[in-house]
Amino acid sequence: MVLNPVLGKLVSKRVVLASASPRRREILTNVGLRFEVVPSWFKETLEKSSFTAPYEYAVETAKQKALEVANRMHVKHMRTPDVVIGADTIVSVDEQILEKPVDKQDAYRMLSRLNGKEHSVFTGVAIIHCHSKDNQLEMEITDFYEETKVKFSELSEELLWEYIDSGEPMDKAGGYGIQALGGMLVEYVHGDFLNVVGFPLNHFCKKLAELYYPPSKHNIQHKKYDSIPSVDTFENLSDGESSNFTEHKAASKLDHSGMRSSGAAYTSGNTSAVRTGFTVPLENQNGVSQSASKLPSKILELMDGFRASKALFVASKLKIFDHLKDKGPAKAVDIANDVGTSVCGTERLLDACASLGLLEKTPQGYSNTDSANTYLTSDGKYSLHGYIIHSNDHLWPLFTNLEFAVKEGSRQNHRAFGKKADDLFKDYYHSQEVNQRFMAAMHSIAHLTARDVATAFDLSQFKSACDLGGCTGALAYELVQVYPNLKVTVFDLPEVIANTSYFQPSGQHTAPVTFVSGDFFKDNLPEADLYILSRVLHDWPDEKIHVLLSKVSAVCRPGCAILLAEMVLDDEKKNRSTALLQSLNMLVQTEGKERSGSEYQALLKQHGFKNVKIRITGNLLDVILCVKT
Ligand SMILES: Cc1cn([C@H]2C[C@H](O)[C@@H](COP(=O)(O)OP(=O)(O)OP(=O)(O)O)O2)c(=O)[nH]c1=O
Repeated sequence: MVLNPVLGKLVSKRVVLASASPRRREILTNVGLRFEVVPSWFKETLEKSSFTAPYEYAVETAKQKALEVANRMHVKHMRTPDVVIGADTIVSVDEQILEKPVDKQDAYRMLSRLNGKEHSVFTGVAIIHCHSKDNQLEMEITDFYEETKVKFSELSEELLWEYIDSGEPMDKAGGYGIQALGGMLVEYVHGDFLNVVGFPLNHFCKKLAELYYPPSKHNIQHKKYDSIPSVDTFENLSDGESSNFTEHKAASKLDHSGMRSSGAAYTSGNTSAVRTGFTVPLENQNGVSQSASKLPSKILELMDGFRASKALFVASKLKIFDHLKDKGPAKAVDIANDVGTSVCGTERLLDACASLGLLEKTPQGYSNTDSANTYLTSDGKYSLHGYIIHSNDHLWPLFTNLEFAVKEGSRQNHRAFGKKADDLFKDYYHSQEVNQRFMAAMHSIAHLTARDVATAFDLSQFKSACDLGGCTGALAYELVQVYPNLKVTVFDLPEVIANTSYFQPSGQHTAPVTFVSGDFFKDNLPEADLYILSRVLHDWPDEKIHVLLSKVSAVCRPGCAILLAEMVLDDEKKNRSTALLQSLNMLVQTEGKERSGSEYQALLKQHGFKNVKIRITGNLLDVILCVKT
């Protein structure tokens, strides 16, 4: 029996579940769906750093799993399936993607990261409708994702290991199974529980409803051009409505921009609204009905991007996240009074921040989300406050001149700040305030990336390191923690070294880090086994890099090494939008750029650094190591 008329649409079709997951099979069997299971052979090895958001990775993997099965079944002359369903579940914490653990240590690493915190579980789903025409396989792909927030209690080491020893974590994303023993670890779940178990059944049914029951003309005729026909429930749909998939399939192809836009799904907090993937009839000025394809959601999101950035910047500047850390939950009127802003403006800003997932809004008032507490308050270890203020005060004015930068091919400091600095960093050092702001920004990013940079390679063979342009010493302190036998010299301009004391960590690890002032283009470099250049080469054009690398090469003895930390672009420069946007960022303010792995290899090779190893860390900085032979 099929209770749901939407699933009833699949009864006469050959449906294939492209998944080996027993949980997915169970969820779909329980609602009466009849299907075959053909596990996908697609290896889950897509480059995570090439996706701007974790859910994009899950959706793409789900799609590739389903495509592999659809193609294989077609090629093998088995009867081509009508519908192939693929899914991929991932756990995301602190912008990192966790999949299934490879061993117990890996499970421990994952569970420790989730311990006491909220994380997101994303399941990406792809529904492929297949048609065989002249022995050619034609496919219509619909994809979407669902997000569920899960919070773990504070768990003891003993409990974690007991859970790992149960064997349950091994075949599950994030190393836990909420449906069994893992349920004991969980404090709360916001969103679809089945989504965590591996399949967002509710969203799947809504998506089928969109595909098989698109909005009737009557429903949409009165809507304005920019309205979004939505399917919020599927329960009241009946088989009596005349529609079927093939009549409407055209709309799930390309939108006007050429971006494939089928099945875009928006999930915010616990409520999800689904945008239809179908052609919406509209009336033009002459009252003649015409067709417009589905809203170009990606483009609309990009058009809004600057508003969202600015809302974050202003909330950070007003220190709203600091305020809520101490006093939340709080009402808009109280926050406005304390911060000294208008009530109506503050309320809108707070609502926008809540809708962006930066704040939580409850009847008690506004409070910080876990990630706002970690990253947006100004005093946390991983605070990005410094970089956000730098983005608002320095990068924003530069980016408003991007058009000139592109036309002229050069930086725009003179237009943004009314003066032309001969030297890139002179801009920062003309005032103590700007200098400290810049250092705080660099400190934020260095802190966030330091552990991944320090551990990308085993550096235990080196006894001394020199971090050229090491700024506040954030990476240096991380290195001496990871490698207790290492001594690190931070070498930077006198204006920087003069201000480093503010950023010193308290504790016993300060001794192996020393600060030396100098200009790495002009002065002698301190002696070391390992020379580090983190976010330095991207500031400069090739000619200047050659000056610097030849100096490093001259003092680098055989057996010594150079370590670069940069965003490494893929060789075709097409995949990693964070890095490609960073390259635009370098255009507006420097003479440098982001480079690909082979470009760095070529630069290093010219200075005797061969056998270059590159690690893509998944963090903001990747690492390149080369030992001099
Ligand atoms: C977080 C969580 C995940 N999981 C499971 C769901 C998925 O089966 C698995 C994530 O791995 P997936 O790669 O999504 O799926 P799979 O390898 O099991 O199957 P296939 O690749 O063939 O589709 O983790 C749970 O069962 N419970 C949980 O609480």
